[in-house]
Amino acid sequence: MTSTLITNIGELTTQDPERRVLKDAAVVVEGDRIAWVGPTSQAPAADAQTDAGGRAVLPGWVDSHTHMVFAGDRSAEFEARMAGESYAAGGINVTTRATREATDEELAALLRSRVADAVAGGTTYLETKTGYGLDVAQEARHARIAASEVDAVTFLGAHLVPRGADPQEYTDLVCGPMLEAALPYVQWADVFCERGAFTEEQSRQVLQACRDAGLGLRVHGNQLGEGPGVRLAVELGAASVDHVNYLHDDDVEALASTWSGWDDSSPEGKPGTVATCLPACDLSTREPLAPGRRLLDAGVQIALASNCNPGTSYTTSMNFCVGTAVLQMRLTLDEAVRAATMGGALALRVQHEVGSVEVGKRADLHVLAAPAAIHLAYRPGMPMTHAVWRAGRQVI
Ligand SMILES: N=CN[C@@H](CCC(=O)O)C(=O)O
Ligand SMILES: [Zn+2]
Repeated sequence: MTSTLITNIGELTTQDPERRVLKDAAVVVEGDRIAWVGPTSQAPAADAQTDAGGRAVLPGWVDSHTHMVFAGDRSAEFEARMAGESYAAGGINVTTRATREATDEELAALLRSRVADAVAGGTTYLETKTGYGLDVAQEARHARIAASEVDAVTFLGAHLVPRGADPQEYTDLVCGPMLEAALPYVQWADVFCERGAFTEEQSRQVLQACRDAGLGLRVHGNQLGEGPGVRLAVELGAASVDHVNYLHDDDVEALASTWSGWDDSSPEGKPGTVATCLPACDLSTREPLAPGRRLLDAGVQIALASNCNPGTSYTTSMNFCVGTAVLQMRLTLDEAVRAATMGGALALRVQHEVGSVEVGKRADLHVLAAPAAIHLAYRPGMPMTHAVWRAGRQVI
């Protein structure tokens, strides 16, 4: 197995609880794994060597929430929103129509180019969802296409009741034939539990059926108003509840209670329900930014994700999400970077595989075009990704 020594790292954010940030550091990559981490002065020899030039290095971003299997354009809807319209779930129908018309090859090419954009911005582990198919054949097709391009796939047949369908009949379809058809391609299930989408009862029915089929659970909840999403996610032991813009104190307490036995400094044991904040979406929908500060202060583990989709967040830029979290959500740089790496890994239950630069983990590295990670917020919008290593290979 070939090894490469990366030396002269000005600032290395490891996320290893023992030594979170190292100055003048080095990393050895062997095959697809991290083999050694420490000071440059003590670095071992390797087959090859590369100089990071004093730049900052982070774990690759873990983007735990995207909807990237889609065709079509909703820029007019966005423009109307910027002129004062509010976001409504019904826009999903527009994308569903366009996506159903795209061939397998077209959809796969669109997805591949979005994944390539994400990787070019430092993302090395990616989740994506179905949810623009909304019938049995289309949901299975989107799941199959997604499975060949991303690391984790979520079944979101319960994204919207398609126009003209009876809500209960559609929910039964999601829990039966649609789930069965998508199952070979997915690890996760999700439901849009919100006014205009699925009620608490329908959401519970979907999540229970998916759990019985062996899928891990996540929930879109509390995006457009307070509601049952967070409660349901906690009740059913979901790995994450995403959006979380409108939270009652009881919701924050319920989320915190899922983390009460979990020790951040020795992150073993079963993680609780991660609250995933989606700042690019909040800006695009003009919703209040998710209360990341309040959640962290209460002891909740949070993730930051792009929520790349054509309706509410047409970006894969995790650099932008992290910068915004620092500038607007009052997270420290360290907290924001952690949420976009370990936070995402916890939300996808891959915290032992990715999300930090530690010996034995997948060698996913993001070399910034800056000497320190704070430049992500200090110089917002500037091109900050210098190089990316994914599973031990330099891909950018
Ligand atoms: N909120 C639900 N689903 C997506 C938006 C889908 C759309 O409008 O196309 C989201 O996460 O924001
Ligand atoms: Zn979403």
